[in-house]
Amino acid sequence: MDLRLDGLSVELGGAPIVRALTLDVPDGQVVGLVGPNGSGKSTALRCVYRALRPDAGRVWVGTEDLSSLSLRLSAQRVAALTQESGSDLDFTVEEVVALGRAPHLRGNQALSDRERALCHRAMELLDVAHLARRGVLELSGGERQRVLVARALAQEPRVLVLDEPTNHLDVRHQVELLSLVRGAGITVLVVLHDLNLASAACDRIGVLSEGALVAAGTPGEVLTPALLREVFGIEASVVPHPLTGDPQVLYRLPPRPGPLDSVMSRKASHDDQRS
Ligand SMILES: Nc1ncnc2c1ncn2[C@@H]1O[C@H](COP(=O)(O)OP(=O)(O)OP(=O)(O)O)[C@@H](O)[C@H]1O
Repeated sequence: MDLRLDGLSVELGGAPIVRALTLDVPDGQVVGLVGPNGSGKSTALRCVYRALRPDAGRVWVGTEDLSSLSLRLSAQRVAALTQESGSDLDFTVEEVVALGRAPHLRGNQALSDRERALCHRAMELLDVAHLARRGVLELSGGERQRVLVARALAQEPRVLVLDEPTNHLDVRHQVELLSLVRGAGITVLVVLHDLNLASAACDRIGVLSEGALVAAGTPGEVLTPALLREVFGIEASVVPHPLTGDPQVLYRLPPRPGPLDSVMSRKASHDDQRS
């Protein structure tokens, strides 16, 4: 097992946010973490990239307990793309990608030729090489997101942790990013909201609800209408993708509620009745 979340529990503001979460990511596999807003996905990931110390439990990378490693060694093992990553970096694209090498360098050591080539390759893979000299703050949200993934790949981590990496990306770049991640041979734990992308990209999926793991397995085992109803509170059909067989979720909206003003007046009279 390459990455193991081993009984992680986190309390924040006196409330349990992650409850005894155990989840394995086998070597070279992509495991998705899905769940409703506020179910604790980002909090669990923060424990993996050591932005947060769990109240109980451990994170293992191979046979190493991450908390026993220096932050520098941890950063050689685990690269993360987070919701907060790089939002305030006043650097050029190539400088940001080169920062991925920081955990491997000492002091002001310059990049070797191999490292420079590696950074360039990462920029090419993420389709940002043409932006190398641009400042990251002047990029679009999606371009910046791709730069940050290039930085994470340049880090040559054993484990890659991604928190909603497809945020801001157009569909082409969503598909490209996930196929790249899947083909990179790295062990990946990824939070995704798009269940169909999760189904296509992940070997296994874990489902969090109110901080607890309520299901884990292959996409076919996990993505069922019953689970979607129970965990997400939605009615949906699940059908096999016509070409790949991956389960795909077809959402059904409830019947049209009517014009907005009638919805608002119905809500007002409902509120009146309750008060
Ligand atoms: N510092 C904090 N203090 C108190 N509560 C917090 C803190 N940080 C997060 N929370 C709460 O923990 C819960 C889980 O948050 P988290 O960001 O892990 O959820 P998530 O599943 O990633 O949600 P989303 O899908 O909306 O990104 C939320 O209810 C959030 O309000």
